[in-house]
Amino acid sequence: MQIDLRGVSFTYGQGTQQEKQALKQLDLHVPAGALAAVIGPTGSGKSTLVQLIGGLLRPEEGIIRVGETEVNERSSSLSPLRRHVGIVFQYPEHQLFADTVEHDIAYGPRNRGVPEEEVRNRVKQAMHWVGLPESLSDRSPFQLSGGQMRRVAIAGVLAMLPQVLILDEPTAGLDPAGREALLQRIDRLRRERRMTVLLVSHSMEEVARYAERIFVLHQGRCVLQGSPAEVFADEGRLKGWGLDIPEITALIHRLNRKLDPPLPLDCFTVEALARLLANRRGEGASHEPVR
Ligand SMILES: Nc1ncnc2c1ncn2[C@@H]1O[C@H](COP(=O)(O)OP(=O)(O)OP(=O)(O)O)[C@@H](O)[C@H]1O
Repeated sequence: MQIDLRGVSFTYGQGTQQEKQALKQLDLHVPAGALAAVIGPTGSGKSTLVQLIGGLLRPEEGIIRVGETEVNERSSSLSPLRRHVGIVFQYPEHQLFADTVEHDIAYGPRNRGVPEEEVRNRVKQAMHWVGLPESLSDRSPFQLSGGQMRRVAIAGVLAMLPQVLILDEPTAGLDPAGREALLQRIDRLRRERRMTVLLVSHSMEEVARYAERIFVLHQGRCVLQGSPAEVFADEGRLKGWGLDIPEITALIHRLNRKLDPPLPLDCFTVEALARLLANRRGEGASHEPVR
């Protein structure tokens, strides 16, 4: 399902002394089945955007479309959006509550009246998707490791079979191997289920590697968007908004001061960069030593 926002604004505490406009006339389009990322400094409006798309906040103006479902400031209910959109909030394991892993994952579908046999199938399926062995079904989620607890929480969202998945800092607090494993699984699942994924992250490495399109928010506006290579080419403006670029992109920018023709920027792993340089040497395009 596609996500489409046209001219969306949102203000907290409207008409009060604490009034704060968090989003201003935001346009954003994510095609069905794509993985897009939202980046931006603290307070730029990322969480507000997540809650608007997930049907937890009502837009003050503009239109939010998820698939064929459309809401605007006059919509009587936001729940149609909630049916399609699953949100994994930061540190989702803090919201675990049930006595067993199985009960926790089953809670959402059961609550929605999904027949019992289907609930059990969905729990199994969701555990498989996040890489949790079935043997953990009857364990208390609170006896698991931090990484496993997070997987239980994510499985609970996936068991609702969302067509759109929003991940708000999904890897915060995980070690590098855990971060990589989680994002790889989500990406694989997205391709299998043709799920649309919106990733909110402070890690430029993550968004560069996984997102097809990046939206940069600053003070409630989308100030830049494009492929990772396009967005991270604009190092100067990103720095001005207090945002970094991936380390590998910074290295390529430095190399490019010495290389002609320059290396392309759509290279986000050390392995890919090593391949690029090796090919370059093979082609004999540049033999300049890099110091
Ligand atoms: N409940 C609220 N009441 C009043 N103002 C709020 C509320 N929530 C957020 N804001 C304000 O709205 C603006 C956008 O906040 P938001 O949380 O969407 O930003 P963010 O990009 O997610 O920030 P962070 O990276 O710190 O999570 C900020 O100025 C923030 O102070």
